[in-house]
Amino acid sequence: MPHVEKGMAVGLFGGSFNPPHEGHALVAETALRRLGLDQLWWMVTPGNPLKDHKQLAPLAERIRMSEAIAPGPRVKVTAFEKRLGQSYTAKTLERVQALNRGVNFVWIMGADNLATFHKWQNWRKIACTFPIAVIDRPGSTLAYLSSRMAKTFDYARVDEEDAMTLPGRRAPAWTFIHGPRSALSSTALRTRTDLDKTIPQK
Ligand SMILES: Nc1ncnc2c1ncn2[C@@H]1O[C@H](COP(=O)(O)OP(=O)(O)OP(=O)(O)O)[C@@H](O)[C@H]1O
Ligand SMILES: O=C(O)c1ccc[n+]([C@@H]2O[C@H](COP(=O)([O-])O)[C@@H](O)[C@H]2O)c1
Repeated sequence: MPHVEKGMAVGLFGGSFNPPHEGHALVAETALRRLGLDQLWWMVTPGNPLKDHKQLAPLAERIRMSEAIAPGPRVKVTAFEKRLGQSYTAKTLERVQALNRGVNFVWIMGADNLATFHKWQNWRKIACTFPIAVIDRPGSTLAYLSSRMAKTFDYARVDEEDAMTLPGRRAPAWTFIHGPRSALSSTALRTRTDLDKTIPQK
């Protein structure tokens, strides 16, 4: 795990990053700025437990590409979940909390993940471990109205104007952050690469 000091505000941005893209960089920049973070851990997962891994590029390649795209020195690309030997977020957050007492962590995810969050292992526990910042994403802007997570933890929703206070809050606490958006997705990039391979080269 990257080095942190007590009292720091640190964002945890987990992802497949298969491949990473400018939409991810925009999420990282938005979170750093709007939450007033000292650091953001760009956590490359060994494999999302809910996703098919057939198309998943090797971890080393996803790390290398993430390092090339991660915006600025406050962003730390890491794959420590691999060393923990698992990829369930609830367990990862438990370890992060146990090893870094006094650090103010925030879990960061795109709005598409808010819609399916209730399918994650121990999702209620995740929401009660660290505050959560949900970053808007085209196609998922209204997820905060209908998702099970948003309904269950409606009482813990923090006004977006107070996003800066999120790292210092006790979980459960979450906010939905609007801002500049990117329509990029790894799926679209993979599809484009596959298409390129089928077009005969001159
Ligand atoms: N364009 C985007 N805008 C906002 N959040 C995003 C965007 N792209 C990815 N994210 C968020 O970044 C995190 C990592 O996403 P991931 O690596 O799965 O990329 P993806 O583009 O969603 O991939 P895929 O298309 O393969 O599902 C997730 O929390 C996801 O919600
Ligand atoms: O713990 C789970 O059950 C779980 C289910 C789905 C996704 N996650 C995590 O959520 C993060 C975002 O995943 P992804 O594939 O949308 O980039 C990544 O860190 C995954 O390991 C975790």
